[in-house]
Amino acid sequence: MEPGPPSGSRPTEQGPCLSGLLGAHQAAPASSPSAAGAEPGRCPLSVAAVLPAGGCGERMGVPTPKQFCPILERPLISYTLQALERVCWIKDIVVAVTSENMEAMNSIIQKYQHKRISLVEAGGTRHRSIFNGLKALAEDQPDSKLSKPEVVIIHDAVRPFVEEDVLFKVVIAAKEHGAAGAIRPLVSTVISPSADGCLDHSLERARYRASEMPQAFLFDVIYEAYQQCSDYDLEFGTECLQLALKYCHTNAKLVEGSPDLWKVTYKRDLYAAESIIKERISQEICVVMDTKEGEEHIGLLLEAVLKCELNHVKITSGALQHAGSDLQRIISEQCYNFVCVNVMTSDFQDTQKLLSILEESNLSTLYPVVVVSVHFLDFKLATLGQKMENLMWIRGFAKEMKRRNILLCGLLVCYPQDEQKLQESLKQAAIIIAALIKERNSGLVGQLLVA
Ligand SMILES: Nc1ccn([C@@H]2O[C@H](COP(=O)(O)OP(=O)(O)OP(=O)(O)O)[C@@H](O)[C@H]2O)c(=O)n1
Ligand SMILES: O=C(CO)[C@H](O)[C@H](O)COP(=O)(O)O
Repeated sequence: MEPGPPSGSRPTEQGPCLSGLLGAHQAAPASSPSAAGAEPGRCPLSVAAVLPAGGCGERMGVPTPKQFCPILERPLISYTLQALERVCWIKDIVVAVTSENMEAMNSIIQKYQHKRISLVEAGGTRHRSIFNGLKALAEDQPDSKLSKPEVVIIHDAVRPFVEEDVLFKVVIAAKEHGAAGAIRPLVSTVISPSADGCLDHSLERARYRASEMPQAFLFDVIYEAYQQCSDYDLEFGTECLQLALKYCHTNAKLVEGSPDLWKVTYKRDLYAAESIIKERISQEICVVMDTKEGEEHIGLLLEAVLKCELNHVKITSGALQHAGSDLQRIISEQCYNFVCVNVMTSDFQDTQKLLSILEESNLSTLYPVVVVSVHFLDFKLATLGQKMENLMWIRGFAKEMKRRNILLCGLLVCYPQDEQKLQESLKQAAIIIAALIKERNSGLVGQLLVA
């Protein structure tokens, strides 16, 4: 009997006893960055990336290839490009797309201001697309503006949540071992069916890993492997690490990746990706208020209730009066949610001022920005006409803002004299604000909600 945990055991995050259970060449924790004498942000190698993006996404079951499917109205591939281009030590990103999608890809690059991207034509299979990307980086290419990197990262265009940390780890491991790839514990057990559709045998789950992306290679190793490999490999192969092993005798180092590295494959993966993105951009709210009212400012009370209701969210406040420093810093730190407090007033001056600052900042280029314009009113004193006036104004203005990817909603908060009732309406306001930010539902744009 083979060693290892019982076959029904759950794989753990870290992948237990990998080095003990697998062949010595197969797996061990990747070299720590410090051992390699480098750390993220200061990668001592010349590194480029190849992104295969020429598939048709058959398993997704929609006419649009999945890399172009919108998530919060932005194509999936743009998120992956953003994840790679924010890593400053990746000097070139070569994307393989089919000729019919070349124009669409160029528009995406332009619209979302992606940098360091070169396009090549995709092949009929993933391996052929990757090979085309590598050829563009090889030094024997005439008229190429690209130069051969020491290490090349290969990453699927449909894995948008890749972090600098894992990219760095595979690059450093590839420098040392010639090849490296991210792995994850298996979710299901792998079984082998017999020809008559019955179970032939099952593999011991804890001894195997799912091979994910990113992977990295010494450029010369992977280019050599692709040049040598057979048509059968190019047509049916699914594993670049295997090509490096088969044709260059390079045993890849395996690096534990994060759960978010999975490949968007089915429709449900698009929903999962959208939820992850929404969650990530909802982690900070900025409450914008003027500074006129001093310590009793109702905006500060709302901020306190929001902090209490949303205890995992970072809540900051910015003063509109000094729209220079505070607010600019919050925007530059990429806060995508703003609550603008208009005290006892039915006009939108402060909100308008905030919106023009946001428009100028281009913050909404990559993600929709939520702005909730809050108006405190004593409902006994305010007339219906006054409220309707607000409603009409915000609808028209929100439509305009929507074109700039800014989702504007209005929120009327009852401001009674009674302290307890005030707390109740503040709490209700916080619940509505949280829902607007979490859901980012463009169908609610321009609505005036009441707390
Ligand atoms: N001829 C191909 C096929 C696939 N890919 C890319 O390889 C990555 C991973 O492949 P996969 O998930 O299989 O994508 P599709 O082939 O598009 O999906 P499906 O297998 O469901 O058709 C994707 O970014 C895909 O666009 C590619 O560049 N060229
Ligand atoms: O799984 C992989 C790693 O080895 C690759 O990411 C690849 O996506 C698999 O190929 P495909 O799903 O296109 O057949």
